[in-house]
Amino acid sequence: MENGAAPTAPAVIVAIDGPSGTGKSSTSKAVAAQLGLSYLDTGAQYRAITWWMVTNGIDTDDPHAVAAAADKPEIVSGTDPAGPTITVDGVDVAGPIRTQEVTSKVSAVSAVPEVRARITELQRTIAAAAPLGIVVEGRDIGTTVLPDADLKIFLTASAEARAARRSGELKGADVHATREALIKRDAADSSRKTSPLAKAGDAVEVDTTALSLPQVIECVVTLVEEKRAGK
Ligand SMILES: Nc1ncnc2c1ncn2[C@@H]1O[C@H](COP(=O)(O)OP(=O)(O)OP(=O)(O)O)[C@@H](O)[C@H]1O
Ligand SMILES: Nc1ccn([C@H]2C[C@H](O)[C@@H](COP(=O)(O)O)O2)c(=O)n1
Repeated sequence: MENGAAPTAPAVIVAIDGPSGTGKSSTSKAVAAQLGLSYLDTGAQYRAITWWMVTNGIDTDDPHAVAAAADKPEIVSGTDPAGPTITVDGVDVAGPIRTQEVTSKVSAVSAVPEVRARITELQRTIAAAAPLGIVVEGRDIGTTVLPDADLKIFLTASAEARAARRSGELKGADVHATREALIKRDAADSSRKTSPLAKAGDAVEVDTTALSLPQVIECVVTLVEEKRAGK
């Protein structure tokens, strides 16, 4: 380099999609931290808008009511993988968006086209502003939000493995009930008309059923490094 500065790698955009409990958040956060990239949890954004609808008395089973309110809340995502944040109208909602009530209503809210248009625009703005690049995780990142991502990963795992992981998180949760709830949410997310959960044609599928979390992280880091090296 003429000025003696070290060459900087161009920003890299990584899209990680897959059904619930496949390890998207854990993997994306760790990969972003390891590679010095930003991190965006798009599920948290859909949960945040759902939380706002519930808190403001909007009937989440009425798509017209949800559509009419879709542009009202201001959702802000912090993208540091060491401490991602999410606020709605300035209120920290990181805890409230994980309640059972929000989880049971988020698929209906996120199926409304006006909600998807609003949140997709927000996601693209955040990704474009990430100085060194970003790992964005969700359901439709590789297919719709960032179809030109440098690398697309689609994580999968058996319903049994996913339910066991989730039940481990929710102390005392019934594995069978957790499995049924995961399957129901995946079916709703996969069958909606607008931007369903789907694997992009050019995504690399990684089945995490028999892999530990560190093994999945290593696999994805390697894929990003290979992509950067032009392999
Ligand atoms: N390969 C793995 N082996 C064992 N446990 C894992 C693995 N990957 C993730 N986990 C654990 O499974 C749980 C769910 O992981 P995570 O939240 O990352 O999944 P997710 O795909 O983001 O789920 P959701 O879409 O529902 O938010 C966490 O407790 C996480 O530590
Ligand atoms: N890109 C995305 C991300 C998430 N959603 C919806 C569907 C999920 O059931 C819900 C919660 O996501 P999670 O926190 O479990 O990752 O949000 C979506 O439609 N598109």
